[in-house]
Formats: sequence, C-alpha cells, structure tokens
Amino acid sequence: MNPKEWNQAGPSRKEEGAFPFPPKLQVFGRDIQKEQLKYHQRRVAVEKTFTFDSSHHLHLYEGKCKALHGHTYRLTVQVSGFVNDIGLVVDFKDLKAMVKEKILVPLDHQYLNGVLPPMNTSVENMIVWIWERLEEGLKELGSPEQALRLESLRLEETPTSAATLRREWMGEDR
Ligand SMILES: Nc1nc2c(c(=O)[nH]1)N=C([C@H](O)[C@H](O)COP(=O)(O)OP(=O)(O)OP(=O)(O)O)CN2
Repeated sequence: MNPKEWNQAGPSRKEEGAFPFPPKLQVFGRDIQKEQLKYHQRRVAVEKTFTFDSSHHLHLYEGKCKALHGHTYRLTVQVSGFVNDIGLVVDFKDLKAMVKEKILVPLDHQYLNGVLPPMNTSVENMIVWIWERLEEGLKELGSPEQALRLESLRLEETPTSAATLRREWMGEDR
C-alpha cells in the first residue's frame, strides 16, 4: 500500500503490524490559517548551545592553567521574547548566525589572551565580554514588539567547570 492509499484507508486500518498514520496532512490555508500559527502572547525563552576551541593561559595563577593550554568551550545562550507571527521567538538559524559572527569567528581557534581585551581569560571574565557582544547583536534580531532580550549565558571551560551569567546580575554594581 503506498502512502496515498494508506491515507485514504484512514485510521480504521487494523491489520497486524499496522501503525498509526495521519489520515490527512494539514494544509496551510485550508486546515490552518495564518492567525493560528501564533498560539499565545507569552514571553518564552529559547536556548542554543555552541562550541569553540581556543588556547589561553592565566596570569598570577599558581596551577597548571598558568601554562598555555586549550579548551573546547561550550556556550549556551538563552534568549527570551514574545513569539512572532509564525510562533517563533527567534529562528535558531538567525541566532546561530549572530553568535557565529559575534563570538565564534573572533574566538574559535584563537589565542584568547591575544584577541580579547586585556584581562585574565577566566570564564568569569570571558562571559561578561560575550554578554556585551551578544546584547549588541540581539538588537538586529526580531521586531520591537517581540522585545527580545538575553536572559542567561553558561560558559563551560571543561566538562566540570563553568560560569553562569543572568540578566538581573548585569544591573548589579556589586
Ligand atoms: N574560577 C576559575 N578557576 C579557574 C579557571 C577559570 O576560568 N575560573 N580556569 C582554569 C583553567 O583554565 C583550567 O583549564 C580549568 O580548570 P579546572 O577545572 O581545574 O580543569 P581540570 O581539567 O583540572 O578539571 P577537572 O575536571 O577537575 O580535572 C583554572 N581555574
């Protein structure tokens, strides 16, 4: 039985080994209208994780990290906002392009002490620099009504060591 015949057979088919198949595919404009694509008017957060490989070393630090070494960093970016007409806060594809331009291109396969502003290249310092860059990049995404904002970042240096930054902390002086 081909898929078309199966569709016509509908859900009443009860043969041995049969599996449920949608009786018909939803057709835009007939079964669902544009106004229905946006289900709610709530703020929702989406997350995407990226990796980049970089070398670095720490100053005034007694331990193995004072020597030049490398990490595969994992960066998780959380963005919140109101969904657009088709039910997306931000297209993951657009978020990826922005993070690539602002963070991955400058940092991936680079010597962090050489490409970041003068600072110790700890995850605590790096995550604030990353926040500033992403907040700038987010201005180019979404519409004003969506009110997109960066909610949190997590930067993992190793599988067991990470820093977290939250939006509310960026407003704190100490
Ligand atoms: N608070 C911080 N401490 C350390 C940082 C940092 O950014 N912030 N960075 C380092 C080093 O870069 C080091 O590579 C990572 O440290 P560590 O977690 O100790 O690495 P290990 O591979 O030894 O991790 P284990 O899972 O414990 O083996 C040092 N400190």
